Amino acid sequence: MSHEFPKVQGGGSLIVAWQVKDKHVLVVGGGEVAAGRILHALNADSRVTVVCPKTGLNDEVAFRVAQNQVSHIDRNFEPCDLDGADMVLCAIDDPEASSQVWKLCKERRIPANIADVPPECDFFFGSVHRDGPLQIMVSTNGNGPKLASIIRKKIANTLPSNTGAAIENVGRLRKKLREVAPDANEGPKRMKWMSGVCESWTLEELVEMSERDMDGLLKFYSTTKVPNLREVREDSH
Ligand SMILES: C[C@@]1(CC(=O)O)c2cc3[nH]c(cc4nc(cc5[nH]c(cc(n2)[C@H]1CCC(=O)O)[C@@](C)(CC(=O)O)[C@@H]5CCC(=O)O)C(CC(=O)O)=C4CCC(=O)O)c(CCC(=O)O)c3CC(=O)O
Ligand SMILES: NC(=O)C1=CN([C@@H]2O[C@H](COP(=O)(O)OP(=O)(O)OC[C@H]3O[C@@H](n4cnc5c(N)ncnc54)[C@H](O)[C@@H]3O)[C@@H](O)[C@H]2O)C=CC1
Repeated sequence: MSHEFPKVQGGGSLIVAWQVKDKHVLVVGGGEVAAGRILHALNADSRVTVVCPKTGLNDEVAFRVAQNQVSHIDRNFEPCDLDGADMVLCAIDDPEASSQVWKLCKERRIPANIADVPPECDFFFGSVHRDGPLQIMVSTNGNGPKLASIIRKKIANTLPSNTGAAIENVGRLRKKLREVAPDANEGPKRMKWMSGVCESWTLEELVEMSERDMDGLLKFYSTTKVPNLREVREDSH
């Protein structure tokens, strides 16, 4: 029997979608690498503070400071900057200061990423494709960051341009389904029907699906039938 189970392949990372909404992310440094970290952190709805002398800010970081998208501390890093931080992203060109940031983070058990120093990272960044609610991250686990970027672009090019919109509609449909069938005991039935819709509808149909189509489609749920878009529209005429 055991040979049917997936084989363990050690040496990977635990790839998860870490929820940092409203958490405090401290970014140390304000150069090009910091600018990338800041965008990732803002895209995840976290509260970002950048500590870096004003003269060191690149155009993008200076723009986000001016727009109040991030808070700014205009000086070099001080240990007190870690107070209240839930995560630290360090991207500075000073290896000694970097190591100090890492040590302090470990004393305080704050998850941290020190750019350029893989052994001083609780997690690595990856190359990310974003389309609405869809995020695809490619990691080469430290072996080839540039290659990660090339592979990410290859993957993104295979996807239809409206994938994000299809996913948004599926999210709406799932929410409506739980309103129509809120019973906790119906979990398996709900999930089976929802999987059926995702399997039988094309991405294009999911993009086209209006609120009215969703309501029409949901009428079939009690019968467990999964109609196609044409049947839904004919039924509601
Ligand atoms: C371990 C890791 C830790 C971390 O930073 O989290 C790390 C470490 C290092 N990167 C270095 C170099 C470069 N990094 C990039 C670019 C990216 N680096 C990213 C992630 C990671 N970089 C993590 C592993 C990710 C993985 O393996 O999959 C990406 C994916 C995400 C992001 O940073 O947001 C982003 C691409 C985003 C995109 O384009 O989509 C480029 C290319 C460029 O700048 O265009 C180069 C030069 C070319 C090259 O080396 O490939 C060096 C210096 C090596 C040296 O001195 O020679 C180290 C240190 C070391 O390797 O020891
Ligand atoms: N993805 C990755 O892992 C990559 C990492 N790197 C590395 O990341 C680091 C940063 O790269 P860049 O952004 O290009 O450098 P940069 O030189 O553009 O920026 C460095 C920033 O750090 C600030 N700084 C320096 N000491 C500081 C301190 N003690 N406290 C606060 N701010 C401080 C400077 O004012 C400046 O804003 C470098 O070590 C670089 O080698 C570079 C490319 C890719």
